[in-house]
Amino acid sequence: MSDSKDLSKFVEEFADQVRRHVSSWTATREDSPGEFPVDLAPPATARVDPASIRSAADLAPYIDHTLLKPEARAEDVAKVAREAREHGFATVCVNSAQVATAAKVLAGSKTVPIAVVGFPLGASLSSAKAFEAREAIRAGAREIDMVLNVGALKAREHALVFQDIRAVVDACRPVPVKVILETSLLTDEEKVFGCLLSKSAGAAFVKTSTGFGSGGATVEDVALMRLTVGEGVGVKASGGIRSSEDALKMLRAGANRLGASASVAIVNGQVSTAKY
Ligand SMILES: O=C[C@H](O)COP(=O)(O)O
Repeated sequence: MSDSKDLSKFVEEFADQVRRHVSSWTATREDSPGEFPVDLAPPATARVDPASIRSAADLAPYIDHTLLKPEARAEDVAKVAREAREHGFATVCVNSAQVATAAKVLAGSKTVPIAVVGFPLGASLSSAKAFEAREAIRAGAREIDMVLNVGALKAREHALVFQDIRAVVDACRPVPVKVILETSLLTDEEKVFGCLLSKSAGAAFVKTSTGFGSGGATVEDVALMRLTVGEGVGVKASGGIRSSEDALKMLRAGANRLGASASVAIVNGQVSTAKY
């Protein structure tokens, strides 16, 4: 589905279908502010002008510096948080149990801690994802990256996918939620549905990958996701971004946030040799 006219038609048709799926649900919900007294500016969602990136270091404000390895120790998280402060990354992205450690190091800095939820499979209960998100926010997370219910998306159980995302969005409000699609497991049609459902459910961003799946971010997927969500929702490219060249390609394709564990190499103009 590379032709953008075909895609626009596809999006139009399926947007209607998605709206029908979700209208009964949204009718019963209120977009009330959440219980967390967080003073947050809404994150930028529109695409980045690649001409504004004049050096590798200019990429830093668009990068979520990420450490999600199961073997990461508190001292590893603290190190990543110190690196993020030093380089001026947008955020530090860690597992929910490690947010407090990151938050401590980041106190008083512009870089904020963020947490993944339902990670990496997306297959846990919506209530568990919502609880995890709420607790992560209590521990200091200022954005939440959730994995959607991939199996339900592939089974075209769109109401279920919507409700799963909405449960987390409601639990987090006003903290922004990014929805990880795990694009390497999806057809183009499923990617478009994932984006439309995320947007309808109030997600601030759609995000390509966990970094733990069978593939990471691709230029084609990022372009498809940006075309689908428009400018009012952000697009985060993540998984396998290892150099400033990779990063720039993603921004050119329409990403406005990048998730990477190789962030320091990226902003230093080096290429990380870490395998995907
Ligand atoms: O959410 C972000 C990804 O986990 C980062 O993946 P990466 O280690 O391939 O950069």
